[in-house]
Amino acid sequence: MIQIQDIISQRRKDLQKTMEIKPLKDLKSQFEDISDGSKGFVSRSKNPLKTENLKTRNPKNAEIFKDSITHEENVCVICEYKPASPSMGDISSAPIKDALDVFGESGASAVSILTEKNFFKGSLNNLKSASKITELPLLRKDFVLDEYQIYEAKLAGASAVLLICGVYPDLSSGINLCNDLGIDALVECKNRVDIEGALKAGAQIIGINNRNFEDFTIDLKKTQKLAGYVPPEIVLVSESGVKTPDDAKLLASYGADAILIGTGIMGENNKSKMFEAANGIINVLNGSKVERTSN
Ligand SMILES: O=C(O)c1ccccc1NCC(=O)[C@H](O)[C@H](O)COP(=O)(O)O
Repeated sequence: MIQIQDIISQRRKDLQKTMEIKPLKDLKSQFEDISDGSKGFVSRSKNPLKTENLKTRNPKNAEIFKDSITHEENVCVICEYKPASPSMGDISSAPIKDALDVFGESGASAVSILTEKNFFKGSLNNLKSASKITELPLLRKDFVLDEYQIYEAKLAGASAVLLICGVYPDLSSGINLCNDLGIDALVECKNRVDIEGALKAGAQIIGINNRNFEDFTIDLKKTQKLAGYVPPEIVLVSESGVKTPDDAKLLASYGADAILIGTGIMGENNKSKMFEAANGIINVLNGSKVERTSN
């Protein structure tokens, strides 16, 4: 079985190669070159940055992902473009345009784009393409190990980036950088200690992954166990393992604000079945929001 540490080591090697070809200082100056002050860009930083891409995509970048997955009555859905995974192997050969059509038409609130190439068959190019095709806010989903990947995400058109507790080396500085760049951080936690650390580091969006990274098994009750540690003003995203509308309803009943779904939609073998799967889940979540009870 593939081990999570092997995935992360491989990711580190790939990142080192990328950084040798284009060092961090080049990415930073790419930002500076295209930044002309604050016109058309709202950042939480004193030194706002923007890209042409983002300027046309959305003038107000700060918290657009967070806002898009927060609704008073409905639990929102983040659909993931997921060609393959370590636990399933190949999942889908659907072109990104087809998947984005389905996600948009079925009422997704945001889209997650996997950018890891060896185990998920993802790419940064998919993220760049998606940012030109859809208006939905985009999450860069990857094993983010360095600030380099946060800059990359922003330049590629992402509105949010995944930071995994215990994988990103310094959560606090990662979240601060996200704030400076006007990008949201979805901070993924596996237990109570992770959640407490993430909150201390300033996380505004907490993800609970129902997939165990040791053996890749799914336990939707993980969201139930941990939801009460996420304060009501923080956005809670329950990730992984949703296959049916009933699974989604269960996660909603535990107090999730949003649900992230990959295989349950991408595993369908044509566009209309993908639509049925996505739409069925999204419809059942209308009016399903419940108040989270604190532990
Ligand atoms: O999906 C995997 O097999 C996997 C294995 C090891 C680490 C991460 C993994 N997936 C990343 C994700 O978090 C999921 O792609 C995402 O939550 C969607 O999950 P699903 O709906 O179960 O496809």
